[in-house]
Formats: sequence, C-alpha cells, structure tokens
Amino acid sequence: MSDAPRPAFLKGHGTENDFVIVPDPDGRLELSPAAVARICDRRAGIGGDGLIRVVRSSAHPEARGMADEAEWFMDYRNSDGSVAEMCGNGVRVFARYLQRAGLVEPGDLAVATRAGVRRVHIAKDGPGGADGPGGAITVGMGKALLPEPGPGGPVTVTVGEHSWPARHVDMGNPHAVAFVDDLAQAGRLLDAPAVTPRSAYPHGTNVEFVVDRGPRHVAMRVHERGSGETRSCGTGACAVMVAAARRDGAEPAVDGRPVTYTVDVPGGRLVISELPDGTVEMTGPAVIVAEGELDPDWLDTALG
Ligand SMILES: N[C@@H](CCC[C@H](N)C(=O)O)C(=O)O
Repeated sequence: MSDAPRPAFLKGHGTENDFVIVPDPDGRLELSPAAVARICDRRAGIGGDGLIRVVRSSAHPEARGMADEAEWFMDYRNSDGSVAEMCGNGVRVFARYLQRAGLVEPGDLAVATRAGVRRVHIAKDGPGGADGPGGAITVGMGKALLPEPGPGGPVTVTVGEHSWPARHVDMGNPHAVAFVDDLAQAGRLLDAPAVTPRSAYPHGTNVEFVVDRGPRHVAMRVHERGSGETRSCGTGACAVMVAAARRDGAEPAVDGRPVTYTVDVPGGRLVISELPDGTVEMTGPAVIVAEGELDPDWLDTALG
C-alpha cells in the first residue's frame, strides 16, 4: 500500500441521476478523462452518471472570474470523462454536499459553473423518507435559448426505424427535445439516438423523449451526451419544460405570470417554472448516500 494521499469521495444523487463527488477545495487533484471514466465505471469503479469536483472558484482557472460572486465551482465531468458546461441535478447535489460538510447553511448560495453562476436555495426542512434528509433544493437555471433551425434544416432524432422532429433547446448545455407517442418505443436508448443535422450540435447533444401525462405534466426519458441513458437529467427536464410550454402556447414573458410544469423522470419528479423574466427555476431532491476514500493504488493500476 502506497503512502500517496487518499482523496475523499462521496456518492449522491438527484432523482437518481447519480454522481461521484470529489472535494478538492484547493484544486490540487489531476483527474484525467481516463481517471474520471474509471471512477464512474459501475463495475470496476464506484459508478456514476458523472463526477463532480468541488473546487474553490479562486483555485480554478475556469472559475476565477466568478470568485467574487460564487465561492465554489462545480467542475462537472460526464461518465466517459468528457467535460460538460452544466448539470442541473448535479448542482443540487453539489449544494447538498456543501451543506453536509458545514461549508454553507440552508438558504441561498451561488455556485459557479462553466455555464455561469447559478443561484441555489436549500430549503430548511426536508421530507426525509426515500428522498433522504434535507429540504428540497431549488436552482435558478438561467434562460433557455431556443435557436431557430440553421441552414441544415430542423432537428430530427432517430432511434432504429423511428424518427421524430425535435426542438433545439440550450440550457447552458445542448438538448434535442422530441415529443413522442410512446416512451417505450422511443426508448431503446442504450443505443445513442442519431441527431441531424450534425451542424446544429457541433459538440454533441443530450436527447430527451417526452410524452404528456396531463395538463402541464409530462414524462421523459433521456440519453445524456457522454453518459448514455440516465434516470434523470435536470437541464434536460428544464429543456423539456420550456419546449412543452412553447408547444402549449405558454409564454411567461408575455403573460406576466410564471408557468409551472411537473416533469416525471424515471428516477423521480422535478417541478420546473419559467418566470416572467424568462429564467427557469427547478426544484427537486438531492441526497448524499455514502462517503469514502479513493485508493490511489487502484487508480494507478486501473490506469496502467
Ligand atoms: N445530468 C445532467 C447533465 C449532465 C451533462 C450532460 N450529460 C451534458 O454533456 O451536457 C443534468 O442534470 O443536467
């Protein structure tokens, strides 16, 4: 056994979108894409849809400019080791970690992400039960952008024999939202859906399939860029909410009233509102389930 430092980790989830959290306040850890993929491996590693490194903004070159506004930076990586701009469930789990570590109190805080600063509210009292201790966490997700189709034409999503038109929604990271008749039919999601035109998404995209459940109530499945099918995706649920609101003719910026949808994901339920100022707010659970230490010998051996 080596004397190398044994980095701490925690495991958490938000509506079963699960993450390995690695506290690294001073930004000392080198986590290569291969190391992230190894840690997120569900059989040979700890397992997770993504890895969240918790770094002081002042200690991370991508976040220094946000350090006056937000003390902490969410360095988010997908399970294949690729970097993502933003993770909506991840930011709630990040806030829960800060609360549990005694670094913040319930109430308001700001978190720096690659998509900019996100405002978070940790409710004081929690429901307990399956969602674990601690109140629900609300995140201000910023404004959704809905780019018009480019010269390549409208976006289409294809799985096997089936194709659907999709809405391009940007929540700081990219999404293609397709309304379908049947989530099971759309849902051979272990194979990545094909999205065209490729020019719409130069850096790849997350794909959401959506069905209606009732008035302002939808259900979705998601195939995440860099992670495959997951049980939830917060930015994806927000993209779905905004696409559904536009389809239903609900425009909070015009009507002057918030519009709220319930979005069911395979791992739970999220409540999402678009506010009159055009920003989107998402509320849901965030749970820490375990903590431990990474074995540096395993990481070294695993990476060869
Ligand atoms: N699960 C996330 C999104 C994670 C990043 C995504 N896979 C991407 O590459 O954009 C969420 O909850 O938003």
